[in-house]
Amino acid sequence: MSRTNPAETTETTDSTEQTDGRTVSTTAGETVEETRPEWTDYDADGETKLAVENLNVHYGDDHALKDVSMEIPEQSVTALIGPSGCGKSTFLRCLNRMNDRIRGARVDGTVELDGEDIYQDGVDLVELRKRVGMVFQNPNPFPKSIRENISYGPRKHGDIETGLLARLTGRAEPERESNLVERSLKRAALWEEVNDRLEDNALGLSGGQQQRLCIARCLAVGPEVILMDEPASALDPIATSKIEDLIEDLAEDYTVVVVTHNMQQAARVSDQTAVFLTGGELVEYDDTDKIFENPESQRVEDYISGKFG
Ligand SMILES: Nc1ncnc2c1ncn2[C@@H]1O[C@H](COP(=O)(O)OP(=O)(O)OP(=O)(O)O)[C@@H](O)[C@H]1O
Repeated sequence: MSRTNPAETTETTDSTEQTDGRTVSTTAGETVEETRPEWTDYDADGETKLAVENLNVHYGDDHALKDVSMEIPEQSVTALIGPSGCGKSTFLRCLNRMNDRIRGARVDGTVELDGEDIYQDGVDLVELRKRVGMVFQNPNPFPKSIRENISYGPRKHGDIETGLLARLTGRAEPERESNLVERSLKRAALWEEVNDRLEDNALGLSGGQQQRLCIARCLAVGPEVILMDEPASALDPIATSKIEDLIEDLAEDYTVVVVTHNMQQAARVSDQTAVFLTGGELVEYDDTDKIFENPESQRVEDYISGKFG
């Protein structure tokens, strides 16, 4: 996998900028060298699942993400770390166009999923979000039974028929539904804990169980990529450890991208780590071991050693 990052030229209106990799002088309207830090030119092992090129996000006048380019390899865990407000969640939401839902948000640049730009006209957002699922910080199961939490998505997408109409018309597929529920809960390491109470309300589960249920719900629609925004930050250490084990396990089959504030967690679970710093800039992207043991950027070293952030 490779991304060519020559000294492309862009128009800019900023004054002098200092980045980690390159110092560039820019004058309003002048054509100048691209300011992308060289330490983001990371060539991961494996096939590229998501390729992000020159991604910029504005919320009104606020420039939340600045010219971010990176490639995310398939079947691996990519961690996004950085101080509060640096744009991690914004970046994550760009990967399945969740920012489209935010009024005033403007996204420029390209995001390719298996080589297809997800921002081009005519992309089916429902289909995209099936392929690129999302798990949020606070577990948010539906106030329904454990079983229904899993079957709701596939039923809505027409992948299985289980509703009242299907039952009345004899089209119901109870066996397929049961298999899907069991398979999804097993894959999310929850089956053993809930298989004798599938009709119970999901809100009666512990926080950690609810989060694994949300992961099972995401898996039930057959995603290829799973985006996780601080999936364990609301959980106790034991529940957190189960989620971390699950993340590592899921990477055998899925491409996982996880935002975390917890640097130890990023170091434990991820294969590669992207460090964003204040101002919405991707400062360094590399193998997780390299980022934590020997980062190239002084700013990343300072952040990781707790000097700021
Ligand atoms: N819906 C929104 N409307 C307006 N501005 C937003 C919105 N979401 C994020 N922002 C702004 O964009 C910038 C980046 O926010 P974002 O939530 O992506 O950062 P973050 O690194 O994920 O932060 P945290 O770690 O605190 O969750 C911030 O200045 C934030 O205020």
